[in-house]
Amino acid sequence: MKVCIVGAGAIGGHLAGRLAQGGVELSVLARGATLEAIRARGLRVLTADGVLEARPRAASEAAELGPQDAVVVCTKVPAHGAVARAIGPLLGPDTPVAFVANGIPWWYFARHGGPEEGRRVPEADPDGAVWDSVGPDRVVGGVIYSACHAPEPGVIEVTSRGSKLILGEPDGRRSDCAIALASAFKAGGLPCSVSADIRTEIWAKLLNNLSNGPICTLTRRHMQDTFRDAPVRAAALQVVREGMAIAAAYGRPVPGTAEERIDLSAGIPHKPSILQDLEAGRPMEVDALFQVVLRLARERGVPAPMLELLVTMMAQAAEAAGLYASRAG
Ligand SMILES: NC(=O)C1=CN([C@@H]2O[C@H](COP(=O)(O)OP(=O)(O)OC[C@H]3O[C@@H](n4cnc5c(N)ncnc54)[C@H](OP(=O)(O)O)[C@@H]3O)[C@@H](O)[C@H]2O)C=CC1
Ligand SMILES: CC(C)(CO)C(=O)C(=O)O
Repeated sequence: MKVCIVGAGAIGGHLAGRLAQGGVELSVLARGATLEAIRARGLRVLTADGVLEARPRAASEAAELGPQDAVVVCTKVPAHGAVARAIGPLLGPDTPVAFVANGIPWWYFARHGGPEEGRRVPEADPDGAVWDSVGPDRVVGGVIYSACHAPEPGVIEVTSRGSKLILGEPDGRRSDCAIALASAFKAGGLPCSVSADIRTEIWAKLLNNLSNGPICTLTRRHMQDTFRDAPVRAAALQVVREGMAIAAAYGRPVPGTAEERIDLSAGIPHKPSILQDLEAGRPMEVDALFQVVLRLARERGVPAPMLELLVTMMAQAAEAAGLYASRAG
């Protein structure tokens, strides 16, 4: 199976390491220092179970890599438009494109049925470039549980134990291509399932981001330290409950308790990726992960006062740093 990972940062690097371990014919579309590092030294993924080494083919231009059996996009959401415009040469007539990202994805209302079918998500795809270039027909959703960072280009450290990836077709079908891709990840030691309800999985994971992203961006500390203080934990619990009410209002009640969600974060000494972006001076995913949820809440009349306060403060921090993605361009 020929698979190309697009964006070999924290998550893309980890997933590339898994696919290489599982024996796929792997290539990566990368750029800058990451591309140079992979070409020179390959990828190194440091996990609790050992080090994964990979020597994928690496290129900055999709035309150098050619059509693939599957493409897995692992950039931050604000980069999806540029990626969508660049990956045409990777796509054969039936190549699926998995988008592994946090947040409400650009395709959320596609292949969905009902009166909202085909609604766009402007926070994730402001100019419609992803919808127009990739299109919802070949998309596979991806939800990743794995706390990662890249201490240097080409090197990825995984700080969580028990990473897992959930794939899912927007229409809930267990397609051959999603199953084949899941098998490739499993062969590399990453638990990976194909969900018949990827939207509930998206909301479930988003509850973690909603509660740890804004708060850790404000504390500037990793999740384990941040959630040690009872008032912080109480605020985070309220955010999860508000997020659960919003998900339920969109027909996707998330099972489990708010406490379980916070415990998932509180056990990991990891700085959420949005805080990593603030510290590294990279555009922050404020709109695609957070503002979109507030808009959806307003549309259904679901109160979310704690989420609104925390997201507003985080947006101010992003703006003050010149890293508010949609306004930074
Ligand atoms: N990090 C984590 O622990 C987790 C992150 N996520 C989510 O996963 C997604 C990816 O996050 P993460 O891996 O942290 O992000 P990173 O910033 O670590 O990696 C993104 C990579 O994509 C590259 N990239 C951006 N644009 C392009 C392009 N046009 N062509 C080629 N490469 C490109 C970046 O290169 P450059 O460095 O040059 O910008 C970078 O190497 C996000 O949606 C995030 O919210 C989900 C779970 C956990
Ligand atoms: C913190 C974590 C691992 C889970 O919410 C995450 O998704 C991120 O860093 O973006």
